[in-house]
Amino acid sequence: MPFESLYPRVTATRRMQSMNGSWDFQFDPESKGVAEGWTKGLPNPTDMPVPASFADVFTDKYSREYTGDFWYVTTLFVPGEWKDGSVDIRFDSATHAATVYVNGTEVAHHEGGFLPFVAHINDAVKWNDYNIVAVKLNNELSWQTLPVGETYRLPDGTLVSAPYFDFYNYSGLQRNVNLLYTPNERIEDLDVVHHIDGSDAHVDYTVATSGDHDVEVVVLDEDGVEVARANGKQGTLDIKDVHLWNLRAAYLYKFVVRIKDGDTVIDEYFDEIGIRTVEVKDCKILVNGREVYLKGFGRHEDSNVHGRGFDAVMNKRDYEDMKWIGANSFRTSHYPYAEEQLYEADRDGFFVIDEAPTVGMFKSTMNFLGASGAVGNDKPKTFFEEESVQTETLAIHRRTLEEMVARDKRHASVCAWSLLNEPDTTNEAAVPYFESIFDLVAEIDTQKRPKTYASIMMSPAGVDKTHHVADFLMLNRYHGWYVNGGYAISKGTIEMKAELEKWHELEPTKPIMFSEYGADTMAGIHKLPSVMWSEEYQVEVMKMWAEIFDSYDWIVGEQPWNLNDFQTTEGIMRVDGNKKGLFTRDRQPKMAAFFLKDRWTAIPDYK
Ligand SMILES: CCCN1C[C@@H](O)[C@H](O)[C@@H](C(=O)O)C1
Repeated sequence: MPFESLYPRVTATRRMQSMNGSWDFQFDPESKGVAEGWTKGLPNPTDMPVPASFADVFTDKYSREYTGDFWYVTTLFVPGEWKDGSVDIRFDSATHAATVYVNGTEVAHHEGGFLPFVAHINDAVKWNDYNIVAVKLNNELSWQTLPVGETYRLPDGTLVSAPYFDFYNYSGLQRNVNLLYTPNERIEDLDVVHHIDGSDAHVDYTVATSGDHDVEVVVLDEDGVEVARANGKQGTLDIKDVHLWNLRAAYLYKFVVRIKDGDTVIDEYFDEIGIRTVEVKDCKILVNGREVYLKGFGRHEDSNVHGRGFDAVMNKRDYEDMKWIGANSFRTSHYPYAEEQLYEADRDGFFVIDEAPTVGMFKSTMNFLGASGAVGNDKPKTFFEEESVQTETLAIHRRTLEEMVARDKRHASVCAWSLLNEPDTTNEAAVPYFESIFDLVAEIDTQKRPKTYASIMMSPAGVDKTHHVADFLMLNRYHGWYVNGGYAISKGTIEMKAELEKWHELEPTKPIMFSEYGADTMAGIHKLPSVMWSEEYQVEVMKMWAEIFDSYDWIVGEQPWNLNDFQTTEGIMRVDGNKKGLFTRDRQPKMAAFFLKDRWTAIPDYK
C-alpha cells in the first residue's frame, strides 16, 4: 500500500506519463460489461474528459443522475524500455469503487472514492505497443460505503442514489491518472517526525524500500543548499538554525531519498516537507509551541460543470479567496481532498483538518427532505447499533484511515485529523467503534497529530457519548438557521452559550472550535430589515457567532459553512445546491465575506 501513497514524481530514476484526456465512456445499467467483453472496448461509447465528474456534462436527467456500473476505456502505449522496471497506473481517485483491466486481464480493484491506488501492469501489457485500459466503476451508496447512503429503485427499475449527506454524489475518474515507471528496487514510503530543539530541529525518519540496498537522505533548504544528511533506512536528521513552517508563513525543505549501490543511484524520490510540531495543551492548539487561532472554512471540492473533478484553476482561486479574507485554515469536509490541495496548503501555510470520507453515519434525511427521498428511517436502529456497521463498515473505515494517513502524513499543513463528520454519537453503541478508529490513528500517525470528529447539533453536550476520544472538540451548530433563525436569533446565542459552558464543564482541558455554522444566502437578495436568505441576514448570523466566539478564551477556531456555494441532491431545502457559501459557486464574495475579512485580518494567526 505505501507505494500508492507516494505522490507521483519524475526524478533521475522515475518516469511519469499523464493519462488525463478524453476516454471512452459508457453506462452499464445491467452490469453486463464484463460478460460482454467491455474490458477490451465499449460497444457504444461517448467521450468523457478525465479528470471530471460525469454528471454535469450531460443534458439529460438519466445520464446526470445515473447510478450503478459505468466504464472508462482508453488506449495506452507502454514504452518497451520500461520493461526492466515496475510499470503502474496510479489513479489519484476513482469514485466510489473501481476494477481495472489491461488487455482484458483484471489488474486492480479498489473501494473508496477519495484516495489513490495503483494497478501494477507489467504482467498484462504488450511492451512497446498499444494496450487497452478499461476501468469499471460503481457509484452506489450503502451503509458499507464511505460516504454512507442508500440506493433504491424507481418502479421502472432505475437505480437512484439516496445520500445521507448534503453534497451531490458526483462520481467518475475525478482526479489525475498517471502511468508510472519506477525501478524494481524502489522507495515505497517516507515517514518523518519533527522535534524542535531551540533554534535547531531533529527529524526522525524512516524509509521503506522494496530491496536491501542502503539508503541516504539529504535535506536541502529553499535555496538548494544541503543542510543535513544521513545514511540508513532509519535515523535522525539534525538541522541547525531551522526555518520552521508556520501558519501563513510556510517554509519547505526538500527531502531527497536515494537507494544506492556504491555511487550508483538505484532509485531517487523527493518530497517537500515543512518542519513543525502540533499539539493540544491546556485548552489550546499549539503549532511550534505557540497558540494558534484558526480562521477558515469548511469546503467542498466542487465547481460548475466539473462537479468534483479536479480543477487546478478553481483550487487556486479558492486559496486566493481564503488569503484575501484572512483565513489560515480549512477542513477537508467531508472527504480527503486531492494531494495538490495539500501541497498548496503546505506552500501557503494553511492549518488543515484532514477529514475522512465518513459522513452520513446518522439515520437522517440528509439534505433535509432531499428529493432522493426520506432515507434511513426504515432502519430499526441507530446507525452504530447495526451489526453490519460494527463489522463491515468498521473494517472499511479502518482501511480508509490507514490509506488517508499513509498518503497525507508528511504534509506540514495536515495538522489534525477529523475521523468522522456528524456521526450519531447519541448511543453507547458508538463508543467501541470510535475507540477502535481513534486508537488506530493514534498508533499509525507517528507525528501524533490531534484527532477529533465533527459534532452534530442533534448530539449536544450531555447527550454525546464519545467526546472522551477527541483531543479537541469540533462543533457543527446552526443556531440562526436550522434552529432559532430569523427574529429568534438572539435565543440562539443564549442556547449556544449554555451548551458551550456544559461542554467546558465536561472537558475542561480541551479546546473547542466551530467547524460549521452559517445561513443559506442567495447572492443578490437584499432586505432591510434583514430576512433569512438575504445577504444582510448572513452578516447578522456571522456577527452573532463572532460575539459567542469572543466570549470564551478556550474557543480556538471558527470555520463557517461553507467557503463556496456548492451542489447537493435536489430537494425542497436546496435551491440548485447549498447556498451557505461566503462566496458564490463562481467564487465571488457575498456581503458577509467583507465582514469576515474585517474581523479576521484583525485577529492574529498566533495569539
Ligand atoms: C446537521 C447539519 C450538518 N451540516 C452538514 C453539512 O454537510 C451540510 O451541508 C450543512 C448544511 O445543511 O448546510 C449541515
